[in-house]
Amino acid sequence: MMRIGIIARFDVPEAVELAGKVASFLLNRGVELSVDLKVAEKLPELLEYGKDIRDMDVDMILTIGGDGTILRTQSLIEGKEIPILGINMGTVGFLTEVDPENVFSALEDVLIGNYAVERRTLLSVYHNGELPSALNEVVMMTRKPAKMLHIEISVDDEVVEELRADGIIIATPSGSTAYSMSAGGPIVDPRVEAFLIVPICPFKLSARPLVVSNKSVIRVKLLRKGKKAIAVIDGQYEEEINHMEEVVFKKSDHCAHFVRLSKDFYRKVREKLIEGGIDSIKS
Ligand SMILES: NC(=O)c1ccc[n+]([C@@H]2O[C@H](COP(=O)([O-])OP(=O)(O)OC[C@H]3O[C@@H](n4cnc5c(N)ncnc54)[C@H](O)[C@@H]3O)[C@@H](O)[C@H]2O)c1
Ligand SMILES: Nc1ncnc2c1ncn2[C@@H]1O[C@H](COP(=O)(O)OP(=O)(O)OP(=O)(O)O)[C@@H](O)[C@H]1O
Repeated sequence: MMRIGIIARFDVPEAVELAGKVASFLLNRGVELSVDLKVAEKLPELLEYGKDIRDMDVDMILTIGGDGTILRTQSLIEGKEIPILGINMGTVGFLTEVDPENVFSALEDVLIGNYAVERRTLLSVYHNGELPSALNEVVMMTRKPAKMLHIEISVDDEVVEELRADGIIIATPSGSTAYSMSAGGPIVDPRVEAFLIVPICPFKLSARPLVVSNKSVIRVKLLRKGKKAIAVIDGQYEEEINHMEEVVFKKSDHCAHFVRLSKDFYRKVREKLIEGGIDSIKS
């Protein structure tokens, strides 16, 4: 019997409503169900299936929300390597796979095993011990807006650059279509074994985005003249970085896993970033 978890934007009524419909569909198909406690609390008929996301022991997780819901879910299941099927109830949903109107035909495919699982590289982050891994990126920036960081960037213990900037982004190929892209970084095919180092508004004409091997160890150090900074992981977790402290980045031993039914990467880039853009973003 297939075991499936359901996680949704519990603060969005439409997402909670769809979670209820998906849950009853799956129960009728004999699926062993777990439902995020925060969602189950909104749907009394599902209370008996309520479970903390961290305790879910399932073969697949359905997320009902946007990219942030996926990013938050991935950070909570880190290391378990549970495939995620993203159902888009967000504004962009670049990481999602299914639109709400196609959810039940997609679940029919899932229940007969008609899907693939795509592995995505995660970025491990170390600062006074290991922090949550990143699926998209880690952004280091000043805690105070409109101030500059003074940082030193090293790759495999070789100093690459010293610069002053609003911040620095260390991104995975998955995150190359997110903040990194907005900061001028390249879009990187998720199959490329690379990481991106992208400065945010560098105060240095020659500073450019860098593509490095994902087998490298990247170090970013706050120099003595720097300000207090924060490191933000996938927009979900933040940590304060103090003067002369260093944040170390390298490829994680774990991967994120995504259920893929049909959409390919370049079709998403066209639909959501080129043809789509702000006009197509749902209000
Ligand atoms: N200027 C920017 O482009 C900017 C600024 C801050 C954060 N972000 C991104 O937001 C992410 C957090 O997402 P959220 O939904 O919690 O924050 P959010 O609600 O602020 O949305 C950020 C936007 O980035 C999009 N996004 C997230 N991951 C993406 C990806 N891998 N490819 C393409 N688009 C993606 C989301 O769909 C959303 O529209 C961060 O990981 C960062 O990449 C982007
Ligand atoms: N299940 C959840 N519980 C609490 N907070 C959540 C949950 N899912 C998402 N969030 C928060 O809401 C924010 C936005 O969520 P999400 O990205 O899913 O919606 P969106 O921004 O409308 O969609 P998109 O990211 O596709 O544009 C996320 O950054 C995350 O911090």
